[in-house]
Amino acid sequence: MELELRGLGHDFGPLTVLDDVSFSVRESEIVSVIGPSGCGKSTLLAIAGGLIAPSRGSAFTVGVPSAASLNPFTFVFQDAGLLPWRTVAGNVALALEDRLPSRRERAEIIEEVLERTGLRGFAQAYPKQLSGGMKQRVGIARALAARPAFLLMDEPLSAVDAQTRELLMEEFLALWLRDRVSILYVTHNLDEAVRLSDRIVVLSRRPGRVREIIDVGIPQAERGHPDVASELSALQHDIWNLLRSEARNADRELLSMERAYV
Ligand SMILES: Nc1ncnc2c1ncn2[C@@H]1O[C@H](COP(=O)(O)OP(=O)(O)OP(=O)(O)O)[C@@H](O)[C@H]1O
Repeated sequence: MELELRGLGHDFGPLTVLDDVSFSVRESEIVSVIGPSGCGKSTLLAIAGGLIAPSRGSAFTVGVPSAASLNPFTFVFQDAGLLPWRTVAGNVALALEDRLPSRRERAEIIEEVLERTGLRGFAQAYPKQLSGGMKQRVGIARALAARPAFLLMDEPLSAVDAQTRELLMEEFLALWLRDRVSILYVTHNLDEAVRLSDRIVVLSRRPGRVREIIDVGIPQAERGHPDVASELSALQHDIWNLLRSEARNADRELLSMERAYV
């Protein structure tokens, strides 16, 4: 299944946040969206997942999700949003309860995703007993349980510390290399963008317009290899050069808006 975004524009009242954004996410591709604060990245994701209707243009899919998919568009947010009164297994079950009546099938899927996300020994733990990284693993396990055709991820690693982020990136790539689910991935973090993505969509400051679409061109399986590290950091540097002035102006704009409210 592919996702096509054509000429997307969006206004919140008088505020135009996106303007003429077009790109696609092809089958089994990871596409990151990066851009200055407030340029409309989360709004774009919400439009892609059908949560918000765009003011202009369209977002549509080409092809049909696999019959096994219980929720073709599944979101993963910065905060895993776990229910504190449910165990890890109970939280993953949430993705299945309305969609899969068979208790036995649900138990099988839960066991499988917990195994794949390194959470097997934690099925009966409660969220308060878990670290931030483990909670985010549960969020990812819950998303995968629904066998999505598309994962829509909004800064999923931004709330964890640097070491955990590194580990989660490696684990996440290993999971993706097995499943190859299509992913639209919003991030502020250039390292995540170059390590994970097939392509990176760089947006301008608000209203977000496509400044450039960058093809990373190195297979994900090789991204952790020391030989490609310098190539990836050069790419990161190029993207930062594209973003620097936009980010500075966006920050000034946010600051002046904040002052106007004080
Ligand atoms: N429901 C809403 N109503 C009014 N304005 C909104 C709404 N949602 C977002 N905005 C505004 O639209 C702009 C874009 O927001 P959005 O969250 O999409 O940007 P972003 O690029 O994801 O931001 P950040 O990088 O800071 O997370 C911001 O100025 C925000 O304040």
